[in-house]
Amino acid sequence: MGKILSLKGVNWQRNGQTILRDFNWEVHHQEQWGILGLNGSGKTSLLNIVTGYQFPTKGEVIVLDRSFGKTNLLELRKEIGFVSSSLERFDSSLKFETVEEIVVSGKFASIGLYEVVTKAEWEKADRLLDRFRLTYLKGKPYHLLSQGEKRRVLIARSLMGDPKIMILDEPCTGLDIVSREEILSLLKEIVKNSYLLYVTHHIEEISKEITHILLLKDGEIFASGLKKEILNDEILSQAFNLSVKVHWEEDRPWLTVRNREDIKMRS
Ligand SMILES: Nc1ncnc2c1ncn2[C@@H]1O[C@H](COP(=O)(O)OP(=O)(O)OP(=O)(O)O)[C@@H](O)[C@H]1O
Repeated sequence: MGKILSLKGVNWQRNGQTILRDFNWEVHHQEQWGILGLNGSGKTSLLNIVTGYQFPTKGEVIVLDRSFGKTNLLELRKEIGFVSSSLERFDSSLKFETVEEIVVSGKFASIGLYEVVTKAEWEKADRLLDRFRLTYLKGKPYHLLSQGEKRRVLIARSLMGDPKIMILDEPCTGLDIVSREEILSLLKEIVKNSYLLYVTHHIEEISKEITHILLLKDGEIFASGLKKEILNDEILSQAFNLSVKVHWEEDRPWLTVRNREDIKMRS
């Protein structure tokens, strides 16, 4: 396979406002990307373009070697796993589904289970539960799980279809430190078979599996490249309009704010 992902000259406008401006970005083999940027910088809009839910006003999008406009997006989407905390809006309709039913439903891209499941599919769901240390939850109704458990189940679910690209959109939002670390520990498993796009506001979630960073600011790519070259004091301070310092510990970045006066100026 050639390109995992390629955006050339991509612009996206809505109601006369340019939301994404001149995006040029390529994802190659062996690369796992973290996507960072302040609220409103364009992260969700970018994911909507990449998954074909929005069409760029201008420019070219290629995903998994397939050019948008010339490919069947429904087929392509089967190769993209997507987990976002917003998926939890389905919670209220999932009163009775068990954990394993939720996981196996990932095969059919449905949230409930409406199709006949083969023995091989149940076995695969079991293997995923095992890989993500969720077997202890088998038989339990999904709606009774903790937020952290739900996220892990949704990630396992999205791997039922063996996606080539896995998008995690702020998967740790609202989780405590233990649940967050549990989610991060799954990345090692995910990158074995999928290319990861990991969206977050929190630098410390950029774990060692992530090799590259795309940093957005005001609807533009502010910086992109190798993680160690992008995550430094100067680039992040400029991107956030806030004086920050990056500390590396155990090959993982952490951020402190240097000048609280900057925060006062912003509020
Ligand atoms: N469908 C739309 N119509 C009009 N404006 C939109 C639309 N979608 C997004 N926007 C605007 O585009 C900008 C970027 O929004 P987007 O949701 O992509 O940012 P984000 O980086 O994901 O933000 P957050 O971190 O808060 O989720 C915002 O100003 C938003 O109001």
